[in-house]
Amino acid sequence: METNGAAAENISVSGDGWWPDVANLGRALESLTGLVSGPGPGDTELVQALLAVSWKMQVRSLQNAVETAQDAATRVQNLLTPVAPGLPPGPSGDAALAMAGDPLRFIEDTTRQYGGFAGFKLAGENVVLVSDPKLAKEIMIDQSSIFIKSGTALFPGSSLAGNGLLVSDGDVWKRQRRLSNPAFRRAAVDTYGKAMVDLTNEMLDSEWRPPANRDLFEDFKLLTLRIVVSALFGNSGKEGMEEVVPAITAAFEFFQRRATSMLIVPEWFPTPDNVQYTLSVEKLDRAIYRLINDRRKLLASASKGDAGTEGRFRDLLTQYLQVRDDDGTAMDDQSLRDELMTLMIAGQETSAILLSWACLFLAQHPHMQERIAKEVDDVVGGADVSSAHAGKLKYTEAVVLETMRLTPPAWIIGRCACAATRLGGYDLPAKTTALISLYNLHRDPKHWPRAESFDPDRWLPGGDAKPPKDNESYWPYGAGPRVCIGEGFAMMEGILVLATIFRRRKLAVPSGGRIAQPQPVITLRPDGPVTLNISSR
Ligand code: HEM
Repeated sequence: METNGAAAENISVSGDGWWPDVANLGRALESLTGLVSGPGPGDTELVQALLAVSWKMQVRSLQNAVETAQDAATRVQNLLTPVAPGLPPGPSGDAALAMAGDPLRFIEDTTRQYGGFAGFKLAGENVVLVSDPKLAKEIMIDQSSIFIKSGTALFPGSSLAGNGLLVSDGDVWKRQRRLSNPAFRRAAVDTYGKAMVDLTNEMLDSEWRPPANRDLFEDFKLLTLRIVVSALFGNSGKEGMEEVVPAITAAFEFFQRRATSMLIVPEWFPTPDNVQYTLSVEKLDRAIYRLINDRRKLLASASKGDAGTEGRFRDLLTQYLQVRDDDGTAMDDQSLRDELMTLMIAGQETSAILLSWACLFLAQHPHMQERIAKEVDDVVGGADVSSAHAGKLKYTEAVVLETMRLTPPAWIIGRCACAATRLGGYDLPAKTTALISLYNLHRDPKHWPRAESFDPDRWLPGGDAKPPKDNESYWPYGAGPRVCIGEGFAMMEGILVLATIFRRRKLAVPSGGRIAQPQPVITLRPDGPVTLNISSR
């Protein structure tokens, strides 16, 4: 029979997320059962009972039970958890409960008290919290072969993303990255600019027809999904959009519920939610495999002499189908599927969050909206906004950069040391997790004058921020070999979408409206609707 600790551990690792509130629940239950009932009932029964209870009761009531045990559990853990040798100084005890309660506050308090390199236990794991720019760089670049993704599993839902770029490591990752890079070169990204502008204009002419009050986060989730689907599949994506968009939206919603829920039921367990999710993924898989097969046939007929067919497709799918490894092998269907799915996931939510925060900042600073509109007039004149203009829309770009400084969509980057290593003067044991807090780094007054102010001008010539490429306190897209492959795509999208919006619309916070605050789950998303009033320019 397992120990109570192992049973609780089962709960905490049975989902494939890393997020500490899940682990927190396992730990708290462990402490709770240990405190309340000593050795207690058989552990298998304990796990079954907890799972059964969790479906029937609201998760919230379970959370209440955990919170009741919180103080006692923390006290006991503080006494029992040894400080790991080799870690820099940091909060004592296990930080799981504090981290689950209010992660931003915990990391801010920890950094304030212990500086840019702090060590602690998190759900039993050794963790270092890093917001020192040099150490962040060392982890992401100089020691990138030691600090890997495996073990941190930043992304829940491997069944959706498979073994795609975002989560793979080692040779699998190396090959996929090599094969993916060409599709994200500048020239390739330029070809997606038209869809970015056209789809934004479609939104402005329909849901955003003034006067209207809209939840921008919801609208941007759909817009960025349509943009990435169009970049991946071109026109056939448009045809398949009806099938792909609702299925992936359902899968995303599932993960959203998971990321904000206290208890993760394993995906294989047939809860109504899990069944619905599985059906969505199956539907999505069918649609993606059909798009792959159809395109393969078309490309084959092109190579047999149907001149012109090949040239019609300039989307990511075609690039992936045509790319060959050094030994001449192409991507197999499973890798292709995983990569396409990964790009849909990685490219959608982060961009939707960026656009939502940018519009919220701008709604609070109307004169900045005017500056964007004027810049677009000056640069674009009467023409359509296009990728050719993106590099010249410097103020709009500064708004994007400043938004990602204050509210980085990827607010924390996780790595796990695959071997013992030396960092910042400490000998970290193998399996230490490093959490690089971009949120802290980007707001540190040591590196940023007026750190808490939204001030795009700091990025313009004469401003006090170094350009992003030379700025070691600014890593919204990460750095080193695992740097975001979609950085160019995301910058182009952010600039073109904002330029298209503010050329035609004004945004304002409705009177008495609530301003959404950052909610740190896997990404730094708004904690509620981003409702803004839309009027004509
Ligand atoms: C504002 C938008 C975006 C932000 C802030 C962002 C941020 C990031 C960050 C910080 C990483 C590195 C994670 C780590 O080191 O653990 C990353 C990786 C990645 N991003 Fe993005 N991203 C954005 C948009 C996109 C888009 C549009 C795509 C694709 C269309 C994309 C695809 C990826 C992929 C595939 C990876 C994994 C790369 C690898 O490990 O080789 N991202 N992103």
